[in-house]
Amino acid sequence: MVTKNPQQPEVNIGLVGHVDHGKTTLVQALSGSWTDQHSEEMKRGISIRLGYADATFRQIPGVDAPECYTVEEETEDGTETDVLRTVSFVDAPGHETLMATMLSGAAIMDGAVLLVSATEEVPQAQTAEHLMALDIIGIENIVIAQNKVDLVDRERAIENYEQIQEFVKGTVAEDAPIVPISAQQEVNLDVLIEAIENEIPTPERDESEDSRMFVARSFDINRPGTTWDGLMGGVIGGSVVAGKLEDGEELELRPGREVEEEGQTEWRSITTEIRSLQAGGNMVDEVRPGGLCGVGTGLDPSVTKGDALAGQVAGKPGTLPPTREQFTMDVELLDRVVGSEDDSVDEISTGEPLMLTVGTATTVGAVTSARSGEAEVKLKRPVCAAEGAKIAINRRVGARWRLIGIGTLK
Ligand SMILES: Nc1nc2c(ncn2[C@@H]2O[C@H](COP(=O)(O)OP(=O)(O)OP(=O)(O)O)[C@@H](O)[C@H]2O)c(=O)[nH]1
Repeated sequence: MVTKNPQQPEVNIGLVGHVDHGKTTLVQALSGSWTDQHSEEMKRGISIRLGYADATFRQIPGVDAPECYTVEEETEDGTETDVLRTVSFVDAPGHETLMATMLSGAAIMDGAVLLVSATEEVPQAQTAEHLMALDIIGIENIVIAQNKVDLVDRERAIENYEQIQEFVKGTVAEDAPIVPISAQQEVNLDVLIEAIENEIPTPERDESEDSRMFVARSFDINRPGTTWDGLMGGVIGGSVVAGKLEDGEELELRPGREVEEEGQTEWRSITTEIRSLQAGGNMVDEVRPGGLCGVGTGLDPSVTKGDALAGQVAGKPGTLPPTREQFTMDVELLDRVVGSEDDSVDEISTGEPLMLTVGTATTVGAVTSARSGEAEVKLKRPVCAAEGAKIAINRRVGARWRLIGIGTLK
């Protein structure tokens, strides 16, 4: 088993699917390194926040596919293995009330593994909802893992396999390979890795692009379990999605924070410097897209405490998209509310509250004007987003927020 990964991952692969279908078990089987945060969550049974784990896929010389793919560490006698690549798994919660967390995870996924349990009818509610989310956010490189095949007989496994084929017809996952596995018994994981290698390539990255980091977490340096040699400031965690961050550089965060002056409140971006960088479990000089990174800043820890900066965007000062307290978006509604049989989606109406996910930010907005195919919203908390950004639109249906469509920022 891979325990500590010395390399920065080059690609983020989302693990999505219905609750209890085995995402956490699979990611554990594929890697050994977990954040402290995650083990806490596992104890509680659900992943409240996104979990990350890195795995290194190695190729053993002289062995043909699919056996050549393995997540074993080099043997003690030093048998040589070639690293295929290092990937980071983003474990998105399957619990229905945590859809917003799944959606903010989707903002940093380069591809996804959709987990489906062979022991249940297909599709379960979040299987359908997560697949729809991948579709609208534009994640096209997908592998389907048919998990828990150790719990069913051959006949049931085939029947379930056919249900999956039927379910993905006409969706973004129509041509995705379906790999039967047992995450718990570690059966067929080599074939799954091979499918991931074939279907989810590392996207081309342009290092000269303006740097962008989506902030998913922020904390104070005194958080137990974090070791930041000599660092005094607050820490932000998340993913670089474009360009690269370098130690010592200046960094701007938007929307920043709300300041009050003479009775008026206003959002002002925050500027700081990068004092240390962590990726793949190591201190590094620079971070490129792929995996989760931690950035030690010069900020007062009270500013970063308790995920206060989660959902913000960081980059070189002066290059970030604008902060928006309101915006107009083109709206494309789904035909029906995902996961329910008969709820058709009504047009968006003026005055109604919507929950919007833009990048890793989730905010509630009130619709100030709605026309067919377009809506104008005023946000409770502003977001930093560029024109053309994709927005996941959720409406309150009964007791929870349901995904009803996709917006494009105008
Ligand atoms: N028999 C068997 N059990 C499995 C397999 N994969 C997962 N399980 C079990 O299924 C249960 C749920 O697995 P998890 O990995 O926690 O599911 P999850 O998808 O991560 O759930 P959330 O993170 O809460 O969305 C656990 O009890 C696992 O031990 C498998 O391949 N075979």
